[in-house]
Amino acid sequence: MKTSPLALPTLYVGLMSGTSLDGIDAALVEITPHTPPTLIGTTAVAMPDALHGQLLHLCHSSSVTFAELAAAEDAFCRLQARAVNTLLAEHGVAHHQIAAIGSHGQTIEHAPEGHQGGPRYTWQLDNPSLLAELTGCAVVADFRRRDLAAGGQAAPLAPAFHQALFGARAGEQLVLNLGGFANLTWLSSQPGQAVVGFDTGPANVLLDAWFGQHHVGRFDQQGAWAASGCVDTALLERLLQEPFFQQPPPRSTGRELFHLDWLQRHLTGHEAPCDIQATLAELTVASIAQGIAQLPLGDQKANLLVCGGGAHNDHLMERLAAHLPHMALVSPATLGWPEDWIEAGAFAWLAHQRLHGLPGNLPSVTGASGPRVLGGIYAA
Ligand SMILES: Nc1ncnc2c1ncn2[C@@H]1O[C@H](COP(=O)(O)OP(=O)(O)OP(=O)(O)O)[C@@H](O)[C@H]1O
Ligand SMILES: CC(=O)N[C@H]1[C@@H]2OC[C@@H](O2)[C@@H](O)[C@@H]1O[C@H](C)C(=O)O
Repeated sequence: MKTSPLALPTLYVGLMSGTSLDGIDAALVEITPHTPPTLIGTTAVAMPDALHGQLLHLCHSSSVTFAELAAAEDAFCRLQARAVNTLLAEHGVAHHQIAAIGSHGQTIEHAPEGHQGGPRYTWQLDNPSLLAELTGCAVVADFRRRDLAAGGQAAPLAPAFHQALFGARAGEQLVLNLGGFANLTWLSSQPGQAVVGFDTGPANVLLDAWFGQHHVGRFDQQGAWAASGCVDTALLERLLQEPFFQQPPPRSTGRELFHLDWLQRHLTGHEAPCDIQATLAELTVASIAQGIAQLPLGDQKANLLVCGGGAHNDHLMERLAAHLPHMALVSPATLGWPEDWIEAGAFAWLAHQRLHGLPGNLPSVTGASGPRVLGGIYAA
């Protein structure tokens, strides 16, 4: 392992638990000056059913007690520590070889425009102090709120990492994350052109929720159930009327807007459940295609690097290809970063940025009034 000029170790751990609540992804990443970050190893820890239920309750309930918050945060933090300790043991890396863990935490609520006239906020459940105790590593956490304080959306943050990973490649690059929500990054090949990035809308969050209403299991394997249904075009049109889909960037969203009740409000009661699943898949790809159509692409045949769990959903990928006939859907694994690890990698990179006093946000993406060093450091 190399040593940086600041004599910090060059290894970082990124921890991401996304809006799908499917588990904790931990990525061991080497970051040295002048080369894109390298993925060294990975571990995923599935979200136990009990914690999944606790977190869903926090996300969607209007009456939550401090004791419930503390219990979920404690269980979440211990799961994160398990992910880190497993990752390091599997790769024979000692805790002192880690410069820092970058911990995203668990988004519980995201209201960058405020809620009913109240203050703007974004809320990630996290306990970096306990994580530092349980792992023996320094932790960098609370990445979003400085961007929010500077007037930004606090999301998406990954476009800056996409730039660090893929920005030096020839030609323009388009990156799509198909997580609970979907977000796009456009890296122009024109010098001086700022990075464009924004959330396009819901992806797996509604597919998982509707699937869970009708089946046992957390998600629709390969999108088989959606593929068995027919798109209800009238329902799709009603769903696409949601003002978020017409909003220009900067924009970000979350479970506060797109949830089962939102879906139910648009149903007539006569739709077949599998047709609703097919329509939700179509909503995901139609809103992504709409987002791509807004980009000033120089090359209409650009590759689209698709990451996130939705890349494993064959039906979603087929529908995406059908909406984007001129684009090639490419796995970022071909560039050394398999689709499931880019978001965890982003938080390793953001921890590196924090330790080196470098900005983590892109004002052109989040709308913040300037570049900011993101996150707070919790010493080992
Ligand atoms: N084999 C598969 N078939 C269908 N869907 C899949 C498959 N594997 C993963 N998924 C989907 O991917 C989701 C997890 O994706 P991912 O981990 O990228 O989301 P996330 O990181 O939680 O979300 P976000 O990026 O919004 O924070 C699962 O909830 C599921 O819907
Ligand atoms: C508030 C929040 O947690 N947002 C997530 C979510 O999941 C995808 C999309 O919505 C993106 O905006 C963001 O996550 C990634 C890591 C980001 O900030 O780029």
